[in-house]
Amino acid sequence: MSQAQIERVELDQLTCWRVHLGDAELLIAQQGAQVLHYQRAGQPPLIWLSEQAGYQHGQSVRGGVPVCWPWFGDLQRNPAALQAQHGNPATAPAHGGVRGLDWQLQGIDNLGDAVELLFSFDSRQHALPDWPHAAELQLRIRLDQRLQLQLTSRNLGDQPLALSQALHSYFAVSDIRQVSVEGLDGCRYIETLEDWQQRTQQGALSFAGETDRIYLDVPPRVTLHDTGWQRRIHLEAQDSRSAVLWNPWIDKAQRLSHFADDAWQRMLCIETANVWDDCVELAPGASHSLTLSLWGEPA
Ligand SMILES: O=P(O)(O)OC[C@H]1O[C@H](O)[C@H](O)[C@@H](O)[C@@H]1O
Repeated sequence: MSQAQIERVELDQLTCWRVHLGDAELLIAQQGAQVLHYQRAGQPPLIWLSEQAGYQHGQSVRGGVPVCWPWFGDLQRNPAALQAQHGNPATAPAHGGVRGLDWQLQGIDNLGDAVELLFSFDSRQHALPDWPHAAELQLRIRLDQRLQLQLTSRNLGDQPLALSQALHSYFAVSDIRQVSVEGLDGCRYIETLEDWQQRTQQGALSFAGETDRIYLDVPPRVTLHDTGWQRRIHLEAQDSRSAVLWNPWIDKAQRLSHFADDAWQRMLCIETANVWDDCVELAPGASHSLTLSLWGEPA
């Protein structure tokens, strides 16, 4: 395989990196270290990017793989230890804020049959409002036959640090009504749309309405089976035992920013996470890495 080709491109206000390696194309925004696009020749995209996406400073791009950190979702739904670290949980932005901030590009390693990009965010250099803690976050993005994302948090303070987080992947699907998610059978889940009740998944998960669930005790491999495109996308995770499954369906789609009214049909979020009773607690000096590897195959 020839070496990767890497070019810097500007999309409206955002600096991005476009990578070609073999039959793969990857696009990453430096803001938020957000993967925006991932596709292999001859296949539909694996990752969905909204056709109405905006590329503006301070705003997460709709689609791709936003990084949610140092908390996931509404801080007030997070464990007390996370809320206690924040000066004003009621005003805390959803998903923690680093998705809309500029990260540093630490380096690009062109390894021949693989390419790696390393991005970092340091809260000592870029303080998060009402979150007075010293921590470093890195996202290592490796492209080879698969796409691998490794999110590493390091506690640089002198007190324990509690975190929740997710790689909020938006997958591209032929039609949400023609897909199912395998690997969740028997898992506990929190049904956030029914008073956050705890339930148990029976069989594969398919979709017939708005879905917003936190799955727990998730096994290392989960598979998105798309009968419309005759494709399986495998997600293999390390050091994550929770996942958020989300599709807004018809009504919520109309309230979302940068999201076409009918786009719910073409996407599904499977968010590889550390949330709920799977949050991370870091002793001073300690670090934690969540790793997600994904690839498609004909099905
Ligand atoms: O609109 P955003 O802040 O990007 O959040 C998008 C979605 O993220 C997660 O999947 C949550 O579980 C959803 O409740 C939320 O609507």
